[in-house]
Amino acid sequence: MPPAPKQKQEYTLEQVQAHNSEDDLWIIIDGRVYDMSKFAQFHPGGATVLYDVAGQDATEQFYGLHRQSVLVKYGPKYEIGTVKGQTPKVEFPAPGDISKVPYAEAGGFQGLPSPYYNESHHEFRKAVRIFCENELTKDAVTLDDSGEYPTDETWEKMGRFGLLASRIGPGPHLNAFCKMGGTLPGGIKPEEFDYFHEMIAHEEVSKIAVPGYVDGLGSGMVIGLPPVLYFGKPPLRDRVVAEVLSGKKKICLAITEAGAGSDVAAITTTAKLSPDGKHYIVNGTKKWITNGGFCDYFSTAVRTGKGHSGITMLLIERQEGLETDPIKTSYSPSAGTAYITFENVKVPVENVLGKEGQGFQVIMFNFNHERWCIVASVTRAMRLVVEECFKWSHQRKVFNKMLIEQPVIRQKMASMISEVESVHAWLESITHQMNQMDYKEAALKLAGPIALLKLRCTRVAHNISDDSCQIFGGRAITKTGMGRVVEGFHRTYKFAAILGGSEEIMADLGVRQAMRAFPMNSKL
Ligand code: HEM
Repeated sequence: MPPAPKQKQEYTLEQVQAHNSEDDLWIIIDGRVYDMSKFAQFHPGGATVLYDVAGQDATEQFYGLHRQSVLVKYGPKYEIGTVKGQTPKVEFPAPGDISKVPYAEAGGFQGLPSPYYNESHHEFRKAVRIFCENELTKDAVTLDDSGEYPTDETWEKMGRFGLLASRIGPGPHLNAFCKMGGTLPGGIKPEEFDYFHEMIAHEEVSKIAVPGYVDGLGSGMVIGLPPVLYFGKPPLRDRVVAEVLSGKKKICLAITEAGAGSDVAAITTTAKLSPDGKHYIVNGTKKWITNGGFCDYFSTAVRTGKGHSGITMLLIERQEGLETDPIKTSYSPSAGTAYITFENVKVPVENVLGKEGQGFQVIMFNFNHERWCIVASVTRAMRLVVEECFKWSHQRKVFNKMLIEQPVIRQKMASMISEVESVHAWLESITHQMNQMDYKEAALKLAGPIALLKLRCTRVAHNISDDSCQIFGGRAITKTGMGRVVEGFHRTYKFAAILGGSEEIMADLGVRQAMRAFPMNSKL
């Protein structure tokens, strides 16, 4: 939130200049006067730097060293008025505002014509952005630092607002959700909702830019609920989908094991039918399960036989015999990344998702959506990094010039902008194609393009991380302050290059899918 406009006193420059001692210390930042006399001793940057600018205009020094959020937090407490004849120039965006920094938003949202977005997408983005800024962003850094999970209250808020439902995409479940009293952000009707709305929901959550905590806000649900939605038996499906979309229960996807990642067929967790044929008894382990630490439900891949056709998907409820232990990753523990052990866990046969032995198809079917979601989130994160670099290179003075005045920095900016724009344009194009197909057709026809898009996206993320770190220097490796966003991106972008299918698997899958469609009668 920008500081509330102050109806405080006006001071002449001479009056401010008179307060220039250690115990009577005023400064000017962007036409506003701050009394720093009491704060100086507690200033995290030390008192002496403030003594050096006592009674003076310190706008340039301030913006060279602090994020605007510092003024939002402390400004109202120390601001005592404005300077006569000066009007504050620096803008404090209001919640939901679209950035004016070039390339900080998709062109379609910065006034350029776009074939993809209509009024409802603009309304939807604004509503989701305001919700994220007001309800999710303010505690994100603190909770991420302390490693806490998002609270039950936060989940229920996301449920009531329709954010959880929006992140599962278009489909009949939205009607069911709204019939039960749920609403979608921006007053969007279920029948209007398309994959661009869903894409926007992922983008806005990603823009919170606190990677571990943001993952804790439902990345597990985004990939764990679709198998239930598309393959669960109606009574189970309807109950679980309603509980999850309202934020009352949490779900995640449990496939990976210590010895089985991209090679899904190598999983060893077993499910054996009980003698009365009513239950499966599950034994084994799962590793790197996003949100696993706090979930109630686990969409789990188990082995019911040999080979590919011996894999089955089961919905398992948290119960005795199912333990989750935190795994220390480069993310914050807020993501709830877990190691899971199953010891004689009893699962009703009704909880099979799809049919016994068809787990591999369920997993593959689900992967396209997961990969597309990853691309939407990472591309938004990259766009934010571009915005951070653009702002920083205008704020930071080096060799008596703005950083952006150095040709080498402009080269890096050009490279970053063009790479992000190209990935985003392909993402929009694929999203448009998804809107024209049903889930099954999209799974078939877009598996290859989505795999190649994910590969391109995470390769670009590698370059963005590298360039932005060089632009931010020491701040890029500092968790707090100016480089906070760049540091978070740099520390965590590799997750996307590994999760949901590694870059190497994506490359191979993309080309092999294209080979299937290759006309063998086509010759040079
Ligand atoms: C309203 C006035 C100010 C407030 C509320 C304030 C507050 C803060 C806070 C909270 C931090 C640590 C936050 C962070 O990590 O970004 C900080 C750091 C710092 N501040 Fe200030 N500050 C003010 C003005 C100034 C001015 C005018 C100067 C210099 C003339 C200054 C110099 C510094 C320095 C050098 C650091 C350390 C930066 C770093 O570690 O990179 N501050 N300040």
